[in-house]
Parts: sequence; structure tokens; C-alpha cells
Amino acid sequence: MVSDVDKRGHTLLVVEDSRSVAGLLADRIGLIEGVTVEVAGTLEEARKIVLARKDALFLAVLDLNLPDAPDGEVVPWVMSQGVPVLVLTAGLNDNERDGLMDMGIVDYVNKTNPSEIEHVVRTVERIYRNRHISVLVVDDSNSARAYLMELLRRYGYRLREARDGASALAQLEQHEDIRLVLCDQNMPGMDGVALIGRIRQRYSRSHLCIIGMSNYGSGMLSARLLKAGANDFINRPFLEEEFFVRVNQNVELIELIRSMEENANRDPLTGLYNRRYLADAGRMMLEAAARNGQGLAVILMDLDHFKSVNDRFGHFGGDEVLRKVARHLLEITRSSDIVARYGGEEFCVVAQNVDGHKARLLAEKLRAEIAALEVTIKGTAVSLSASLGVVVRPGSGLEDMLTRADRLLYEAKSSGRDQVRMEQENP
Ligand SMILES: Nc1nc2c(ncn2[C@@H]2O[C@H](COP(=O)(O)OP(=O)(O)OP(=O)(O)O)[C@@H](O)[C@H]2O)c(=O)[nH]1
Repeated sequence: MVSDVDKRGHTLLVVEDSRSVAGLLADRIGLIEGVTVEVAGTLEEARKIVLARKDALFLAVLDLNLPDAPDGEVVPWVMSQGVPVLVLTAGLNDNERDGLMDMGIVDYVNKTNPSEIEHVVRTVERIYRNRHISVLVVDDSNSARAYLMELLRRYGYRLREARDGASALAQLEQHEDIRLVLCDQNMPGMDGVALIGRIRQRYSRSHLCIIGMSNYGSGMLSARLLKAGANDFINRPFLEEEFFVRVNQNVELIELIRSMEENANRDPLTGLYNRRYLADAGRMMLEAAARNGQGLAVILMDLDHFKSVNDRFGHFGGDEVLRKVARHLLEITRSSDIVARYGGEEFCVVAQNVDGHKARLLAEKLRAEIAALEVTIKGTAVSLSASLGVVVRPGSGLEDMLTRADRLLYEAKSSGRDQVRMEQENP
């Protein structure tokens, strides 16, 4: 069904007459990569910025008491311009809090408490990142779906919706970026427990999280949803603040798991994939190539006389060269290729859908590009070259291909370096 991709900008507006609070917020939020901060001290200044830069704003952090707007007038005005609002207060009673939440603000924060200032920064960061995260709302009730989507929109999530289990599964199949599913229990056909079970057959907890929902659900139901594979459960009716905390915590958890997985697969110096990832992903690529009858090349490349680079420019200089080479390898290979750091100054490229001829062309291109790469360390040009070993015959698998490529690479070294050695395709 409808895809709702939010195209908000990258600017945050802080409206706060206390210079120290405004400065602190601007400094802390300005550290979030990609975010720029605009500061206003009065409603009048805020108006000018919002009217001039409405499309650039993704959120406004607003003080309730401004010199020209002492009773929170800035909040409804900024919201009327379509900009989500987080409110800074110096303390609220229950009625004031309810009034603000009913208006549809994102959250409110007591600015006199330093730890809450950190909460503002975390919330801004969360909302800024949410533009890349899709949430699927599954509920057969149009009004319930619309309400949940309105809440999620405040936090900047990208939204997908489905009114039954079958279309939810189809949406997941279609949209790889869905990281959270909100799933009602009571739906005709497939109920929440059944749908969650089906989702978990295909998508692990490190791929997406699921929050089950029900009207006045019992403890028994929440246990069933959790056992079926939900990460969390929300009972309706709920407090909006609880809803946001649960949704955001689940999204944070999945981001953490994914970043841990990503780090485990990367070489810290160059950011390229590491040997561990190469072994797993390369094996899968080789199996897929065999199934589809396509060719695959394994290219091992070792920089020549790299020891002398370290000797001349020091270890940090050598590291800089390795980073530059890595960046360049990524630029000149296809995004479907695996580019990995295989060892110290050794790199591996696994390229799919190539025959022997194309593999040789690619390896020659890599060699020529490294020889032509302009690297300057402390103002001195570093000249580089590389030796490469290339295999395309699958043999008994990836390990075997790597061993053969390594042998060829050392043949290239002993034959004078700066050259490509390739196995005959049909020996
Ligand atoms: N700066 C830096 N150097 C590294 C790193 N990993 C390995 N090296 C260096 O790479 C050099 C590799 O040296 P050798 O194996 O003798 O090979 P080479 O000097 O490149 O000579 P050939 O391979 O025979 O052309 C050593 O000096 C290692 O210290 C790293 O992460 N950073």
C-alpha cells in the first residue's frame, strides 16, 4: 500500500532565549554528522527562519517562555508550518503536559536538568537517523493504522502499511529497509501470532524487530506474541510517551546489533571487508555463480616493496597509503564485487559474472591504476606498484581458489613484480 517517504531537510531550529542553554544545545547537536543548527531567541526571529527555510527544517526545539511569546505561543505556530516540535520547559504540571502531548509534539524535556539536555541530543539524533528506517504498520483497522502512522511520522520514520498478514509479508519482501513491524493481534485471516511466526521464519532478530499490539490484551496474549517471535508488546490504549520509548528502544537495539555485525566484518584500518567476511560472502557468491552458470574471478593483489614505504614514511605513513589504496579499489570495482583486505598489504577482489578474459582485463586495470595512483605523504610522492594472481576455475571452492591465486601472486613477485599472473582456464 502507500509508501510514505519523508523528505525532510538537515537543519534543526533551536528557539531559546537563554543564551547558555541555546549555546549548549547548538554545540552538542552541531556535532551530529550532517545536521546544521539555526538559533533564534524570540518568536519573531523563529518566524523569519521558519518562513525562509521551512523545507530545510526536520525538527524544532522550542522554549515555552520567550520574551515575545510567554505562554508557549511558538509551539502551535511552528507546528502549523508542518515542522515537528520538541518542547523545552522549566517544569510542567499534568494538565500542561497533557495539553502539549494532545497538540502532537514529539516530546517535552525539562531544560533545568542537565541529563535531560542529553536526552534532547539523543532524541534529535534518533529523529535525524529515522529517515533511513522504515516501519511497517499492520492493522486491519484504518483508524488504528492512521493513528500509529501519525505517531511514527512525528519521529521522522519512513512508513509502510498493510491491512492483513498476506500484504504485510508482501511488503517485507518488497522493501528491504523495513526494520520494525508493528503488528496488531486481532486481524481476520492471519492473526498477529500467526503473522509473527511467518515473519520469523524468514527474518531474524538481527534483521528486524517486531512489536505485537492488542486492545486490552492479557498477560497470556503478550506471552504468546513474544514466544512467536515478537521483541516487545504494547497494550492498547497506551500512553504516547511509552509508545515512543518502546519503539525507539527497539530500533536502537537493532541498529546496535547491525553495527556490531558490520564491525565484525570490517577491517578497522581501511574499512574494507575483512578475511572473515570474504570467506562467508565469497563462498555464497561462488555457490550462486555455480547455480546460475556464471563465471567468478578471485584476484589477490599485494603491494610491492611495501616495507620500504614504511621504512621511508613510518608506519602511520604506510597506513595512510593502505587507506588510499583501499578507497581507490572501491572506486574502480563494481558495487557487486567483494573488495577485502586479505592481510597486511594484501587485498582481494572477488568479481562476479566475469569470464577469464574479463578477469584478466580487470586485474590489468587494477595493476595499472595502482601504478598510476598519486599518493603524497608529508609532501613527498610515493610511487606504488602491485603484483596480482588471478583464478577463475572454481576448483574445490573458495579456499582452493585463494590458495591458487596466492601461488600465482608469488610467481608474479618472483618474475619482477608490477604484473598479473593468471591461471590457464582449461589446463
Ligand atoms: N603501515 C602498515 N604496514 C603494514 C601493515 N601490515 C603490514 N605492513 C607492512 O607491510 C610490509 C610487508 O613487507 P614484506 O612482506 O617484506 O613485503 P614487501 O616489502 O611488500 O615486499 P614484496 O611483497 O616482496 O614486494 C611489512 O613492512 C609490514 O610491516 C599495516 O597495517 N600498516
